[in-house]
Amino acid sequence: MSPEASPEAGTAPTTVTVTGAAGQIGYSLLPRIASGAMLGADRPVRLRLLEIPAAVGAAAGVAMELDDCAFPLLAGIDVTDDPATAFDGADVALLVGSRPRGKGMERADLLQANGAIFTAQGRALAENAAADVKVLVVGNPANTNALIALHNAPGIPASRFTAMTRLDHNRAVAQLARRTGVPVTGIRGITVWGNHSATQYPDLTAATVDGRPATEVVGDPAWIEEFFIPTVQQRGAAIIEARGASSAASAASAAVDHVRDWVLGTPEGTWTSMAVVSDGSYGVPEGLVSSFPVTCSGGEWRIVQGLELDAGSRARLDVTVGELAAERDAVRGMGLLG
Ligand SMILES: NC(=O)C1=CN([C@@H]2O[C@H](COP(=O)(O)OP(=O)(O)OC[C@H]3O[C@@H](n4cnc5c(N)ncnc54)[C@H](O)[C@@H]3O)[C@@H](O)[C@H]2O)C=CC1
Ligand SMILES: O=C([O-])CC(=O)C(=O)O
Repeated sequence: MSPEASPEAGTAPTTVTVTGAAGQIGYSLLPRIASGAMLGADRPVRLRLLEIPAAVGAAAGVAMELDDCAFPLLAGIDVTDDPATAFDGADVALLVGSRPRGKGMERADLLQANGAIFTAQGRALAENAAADVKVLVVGNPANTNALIALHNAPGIPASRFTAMTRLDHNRAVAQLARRTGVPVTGIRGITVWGNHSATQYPDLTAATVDGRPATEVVGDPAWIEEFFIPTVQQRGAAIIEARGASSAASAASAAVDHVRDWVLGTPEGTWTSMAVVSDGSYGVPEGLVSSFPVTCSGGEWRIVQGLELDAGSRARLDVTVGELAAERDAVRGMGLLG
């Protein structure tokens, strides 16, 4: 399928900053962005790649390969280890680079190590990015890294910071399509709620399969409870087990989907899942970066209102939101929320 044309086609290049550009996701993501898959087939792109000093050489190698693709839409590439340079004029920032959990590292150590990265990047975004920058945090723990970045980016509205649960959403769509034997285009109304972690709640309550309620088409509540939900929750771990490395091509594809929908709009008659700053909807405490059902138009996202949450869904949502609140309290205790 060829990418859609952007409504603002033919204007100045959009500046897209990608951090962690020499990593696995970066390698799958950058050619997709440069080909027009993310922002539209007529939208020129200027790429700014940020890496740590030890990986700048590898990022420069990726830039050489992007040159060698001769992408018609690629207006230029800069490679740097300086966040101020990387975020200069950024219209879209994909924060992929983060510190992986090392041997013997506790969750608190991981939050602390990533806190240092995302406080600095939040500040650099505030000082250098375009006024209406759109930020997608992919690097884990994605929701809490986004929370840290937005708290350290004075002047940028919190609504401009999002975290990625689109991979979880796409995994849920694919599982339901496979079970029901319809193409993925026949699946609508899935929501992933909460944290991008094993506590997330992939919710089929409002989903439809070719216009019919998914729960009726599936006709087997045990499949949903005992197979669908844990499979989606544990899919990241299953990929690591099978591949010996974490999801990269599918994560890159989800990042492209997330930004494309945010910039160009979600399709009519459905929604997607994005982790955004809560306004208190569905009882999620205000200020947490939680995944919700979201529609986008005109470059703005909106949380879908009025969905029913039965007791089972409420309990699952409370668990994942409780984890987000605990992560927030931990990073607040470390002084990372400004
Ligand atoms: N939200 C989601 O759905 C998903 C998130 N992830 C997360 O995405 C992140 C990246 O994954 P991979 O590309 O596979 O990892 P990777 O380890 O292959 O690459 C990460 C890159 O980030 C760079 N980096 C580290 N600190 C940096 C900094 N301060 N500034 C710029 N670059 C920095 C590293 O040098 C490395 O090249 C991981 O945190 C992973 O857990 C992965 C899959 C899905
Ligand atoms: O589980 C991981 O480390 C990578 C990840 O976020 C995912 O695949 O969803």
